[in-house]
Amino acid sequence: MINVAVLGAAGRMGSHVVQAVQGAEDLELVAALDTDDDIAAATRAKAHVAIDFTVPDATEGHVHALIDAGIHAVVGTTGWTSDSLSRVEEHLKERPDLGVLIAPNFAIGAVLAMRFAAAAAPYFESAEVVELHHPDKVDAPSGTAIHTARGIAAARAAAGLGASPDATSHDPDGARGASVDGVHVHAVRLRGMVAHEEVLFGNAGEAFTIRTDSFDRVSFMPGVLLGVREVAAHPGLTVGLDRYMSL
Ligand SMILES: NC(=O)C1=CN([C@@H]2O[C@H](COP(=O)(O)OP(=O)(O)OC[C@H]3O[C@@H](n4cnc5c(N)ncnc54)[C@H](OP(=O)(O)O)[C@@H]3O)[C@@H](O)[C@H]2O)C=CC1
Ligand SMILES: O=C(O)C1=N[C@H](C(=O)O)C[C@H](O)C1
Repeated sequence: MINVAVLGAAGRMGSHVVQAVQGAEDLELVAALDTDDDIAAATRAKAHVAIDFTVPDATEGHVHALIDAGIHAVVGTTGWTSDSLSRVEEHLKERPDLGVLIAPNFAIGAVLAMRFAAAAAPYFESAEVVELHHPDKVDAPSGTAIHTARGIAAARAAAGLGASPDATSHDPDGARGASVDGVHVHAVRLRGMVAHEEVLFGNAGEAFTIRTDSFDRVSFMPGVLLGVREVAAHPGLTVGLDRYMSL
């Protein structure tokens, strides 16, 4: 039996995660914590693994506290930078027995979309990312879109491709979106949406589109449970659920 604590348990994702853990025969929910709770409650409850779906400002602090407490971490919260990831990697050297999984997206379609986008990237002159989310989301662009764009940029660089062609010289209102490692990313916030992404590729005379849609937060739950079951077998820092899958 794996003892599980959920951080952000009252949130949109956290409340689904609580139900998913309660419904899994091999997992025991030992703590459901939210804003005003002390993370030390996870230690007192003898949690083996903690799942974090909180806010970008709090998640790194949670991971460091969990490492200090000897608890494996499965993190879905966004806002991670290369600096914050490096700090976690460094901290984990003190606890080589612990695993931390930080996954920008736990939905199988999104995990595949990120991998397929990186695979397609060397073969197209142009690439852009459009993400669409519910209007209550606090961060933009989405963590998934940032990870997707970075994967595309790395694959393009490895293939010796330069920037996508773009003659724009007048864009006073930022209509071309954010640039993530040189890849343009556009964020839509629309009532009715949950979590969606399109990756657009273009060559002369053709286009290739990868699209993933999470219509319901239940779509993230199999990936979260996979992370909880596997994290102890993957010591160190892992970024992306694909690293736990045979892809
Ligand atoms: N990786 C993935 O597959 C997915 C990732 N996400 C990401 O997960 C995160 C949460 O999303 P979502 O559930 O929609 O957001 P919500 O705002 O619905 O949930 C966040 C919860 O965390 C609580 N919280 C805030 N600060 C703390 C803290 N310091 N300690 C404990 N709890 C805290 C909030 O409480 P309060 O409201 O009182 O502040 C709230 O209950 C976001 O970063 C989002 O991008 C979302 C979906 C899928
Ligand atoms: O806030 C959300 O809802 C989501 N956040 C994650 C992200 O920023 O990529 C994952 C998914 O897109 C849903």
